[in-house]
Amino acid sequence: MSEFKTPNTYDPSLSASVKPSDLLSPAAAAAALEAQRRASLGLDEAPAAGGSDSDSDGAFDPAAAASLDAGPSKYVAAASPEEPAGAAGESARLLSKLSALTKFSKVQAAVLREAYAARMKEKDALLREALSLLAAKSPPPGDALSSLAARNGRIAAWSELVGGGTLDIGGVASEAEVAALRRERGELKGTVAELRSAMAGSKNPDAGMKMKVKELKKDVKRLEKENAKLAAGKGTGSSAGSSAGSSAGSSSDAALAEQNRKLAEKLEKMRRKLEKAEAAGPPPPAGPPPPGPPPPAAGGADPAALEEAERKLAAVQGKYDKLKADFKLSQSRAGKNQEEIMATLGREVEAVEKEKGRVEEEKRRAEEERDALRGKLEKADGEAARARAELQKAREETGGVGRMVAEIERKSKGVKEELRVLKGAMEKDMKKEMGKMILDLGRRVQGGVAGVMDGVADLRKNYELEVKERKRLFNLVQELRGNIRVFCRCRPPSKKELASGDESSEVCVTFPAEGEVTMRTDKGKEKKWEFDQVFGSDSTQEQVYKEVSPLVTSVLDGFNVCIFAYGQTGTGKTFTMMGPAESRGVNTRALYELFEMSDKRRKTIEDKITVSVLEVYNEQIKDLLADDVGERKYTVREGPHGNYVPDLTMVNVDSLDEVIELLGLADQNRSTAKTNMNEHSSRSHLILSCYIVSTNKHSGEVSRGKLHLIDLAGSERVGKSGASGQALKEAQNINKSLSALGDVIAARGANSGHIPFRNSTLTQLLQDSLSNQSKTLMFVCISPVMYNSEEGFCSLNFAERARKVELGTAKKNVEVAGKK
Ligand SMILES: Nc1ncnc2c1ncn2[C@@H]1O[C@H](COP(=O)(O)OP(=O)(O)OP(=O)(O)O)[C@@H](O)[C@H]1O
Repeated sequence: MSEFKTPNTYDPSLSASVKPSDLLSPAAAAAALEAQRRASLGLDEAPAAGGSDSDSDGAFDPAAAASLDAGPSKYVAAASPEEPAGAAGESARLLSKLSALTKFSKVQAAVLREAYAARMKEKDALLREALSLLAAKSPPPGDALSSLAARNGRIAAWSELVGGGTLDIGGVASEAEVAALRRERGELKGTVAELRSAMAGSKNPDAGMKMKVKELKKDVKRLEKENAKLAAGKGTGSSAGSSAGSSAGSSSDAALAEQNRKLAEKLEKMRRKLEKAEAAGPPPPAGPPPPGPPPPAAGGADPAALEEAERKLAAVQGKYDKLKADFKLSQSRAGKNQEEIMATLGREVEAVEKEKGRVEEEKRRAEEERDALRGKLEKADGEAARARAELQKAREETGGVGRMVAEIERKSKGVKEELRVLKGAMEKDMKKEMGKMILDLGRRVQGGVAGVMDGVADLRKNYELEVKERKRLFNLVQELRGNIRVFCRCRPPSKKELASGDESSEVCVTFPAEGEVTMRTDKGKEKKWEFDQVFGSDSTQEQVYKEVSPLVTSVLDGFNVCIFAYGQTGTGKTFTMMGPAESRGVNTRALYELFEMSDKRRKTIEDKITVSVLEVYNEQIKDLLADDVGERKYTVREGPHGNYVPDLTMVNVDSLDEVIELLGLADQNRSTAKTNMNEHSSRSHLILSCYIVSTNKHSGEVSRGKLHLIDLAGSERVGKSGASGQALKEAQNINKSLSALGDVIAARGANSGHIPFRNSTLTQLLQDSLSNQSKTLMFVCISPVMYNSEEGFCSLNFAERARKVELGTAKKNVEVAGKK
């Protein structure tokens, strides 16, 4: 007999000591694994190892699989509520889970190792049995055959499980592996069939053995079906397991558990069958061999069959080796998966740690903020408490103040009411008293005012009387002295001057007091003059004539009166003497008054009034009422009644209208020329003379009065007027006559023995008026503006000198009819 050698991996010493009852069934292994896992997670107590008989039907338990399938997240979700919340709790849970999984993996590996070792032992035992049978070349007894079949069934179950991917933790099992196992199983079947055939050939099987063989056949068929099912499921389950296994360790755990469970069930089933077969005892003693083919050669089985069995054994050994290698690979992949799970979990732990750190930092900040807020809150509480206290205090005070205010208001109301009553009473009394007082005061005031008014009236009356008296006395003195009276009149600024805005058109004349006038020049020279009358720019023709009137009316008493206007061109001489038609001057008013007075005394005195109008132009006399004006030459002669102009036209007039008519005629005949100073300026002296012979009808007294109204030519400076040629000659003659007038006045003022009347026609004509038998009034006319101030100064100085001339007391020219 050749020595039968097992493959290298086979160790008979190992499997010799192993009994089938020592084997840890897959169900027991799975149960133990689950129990350890649950215990490590603290879920519940581990179930009893090996499970119950009810599990032996091989049905799949979804609840058991789901409990493992849930994966790590389920463990987290199932964490105890006492576990710390938040990131710390999460971290703790993950660490706990990791630890549990680590433990579970170790347990799982240990269980698998045990199961694997048990399976190897069983396989060794089976092989030893098969070898001994083959070596004996005798048909095994019926129970041995049953045991062999049972063991073969267990191997087949293991093969199915392995081929179905039970150990395919990392998704390594494939269709090829399944096919290989299937082949192995088929081969084993072949071996069994051969053995059965050998046994049938050498012995006559009894009916019990036949039945067991039949049952084994049934088992084999059923297992084949299951195997086919698993093989079919493997195709899909493998790929699904591959993706699931690579993505998550939880699905691998569940599959492993499920496969373990199934394996355990099948192992258990096979074990029971084997035990049953063993308990049935050895087959009955063999009878006479049945007729049939000759039995094998004496001393053992057919060598060919032995050879065949050895070949099959080698094949099985090969399958065994491959299965072992696959198992190692599965273990390795399971370890790799475990590493991946660990790495993933490590990363998760790291991330969770980071998150934990961040959350802790946030928590720290939050706590700081919370502390700060708490501090603020406490502070605010303190402030609120203080505020409440203050408020309370304020309320109390306010209450006190409020009461005080209310009291004050109440008292105030009372006082107000009292005041109102008092005020009403007072007002009533005051009204009464005031009424009385006002009445009394009114009466007193009225009396006072009346008294004052009376006083004022008296004063004014007295003043006026005083003024009149003073004037009368002054006039009396003047008359006695025979002084030339001087009235000053200032014209208003012309429209042109007003519009100029020029400094030269500035008004330079003032009237500080009655009879006073001041003037200043553009060189800063200023002087005040005093005259008998001063008429300002706003004076009227009436006001002026009113002062002249007494002088005029004296003519009717037989006095010689001479009124002449002197002044620069354009200062208002003609305006004052003649005046425009709407505002008659002295001439017209004087004649009007003379006619009026004459008319009034007509019953007693018969007045004969004649007028003449002449002009002195270039020292020549022109009779302005003559028919041949300018053709005749007139001279001044001395007559019994003073100087006169022979052949001068004398016109008797009875009314003012006749006089006005004559003046119109004279005006037409008057020589005029335009100058730069005044385009209407008269270039000659105009003399309107009025002769009045008054005869008293009762007494026969005859008086001869003579009135000369003279509008002198302008006294402008030649250079300033810009005159030349004829105008220059006019100016020179005008100046000559005025100079002569000045000389006469100066001589009279100086009481000179010689009065130069003959120096000019003008002075010759005025000799009567400038002698002691005449009353003489001089109007000095001035311009108000600065431009004419130099001429104004000259005129005013000239008038000032004239005013000092004492002509002596005027005498009436009176004679009684028939007497001289
Ligand atoms: N008191 C016054 N009120 C209003 N206008 C006046 C007055 N005096 C003079 N005028 C006006 O001034 C202008 C010059 O006056 P007026 O002709 O009388 O001057 P004059 O001295 O006579 O001049 P001349 O020497 O050239 O004859 C006139 O237009 C006149 O109407």
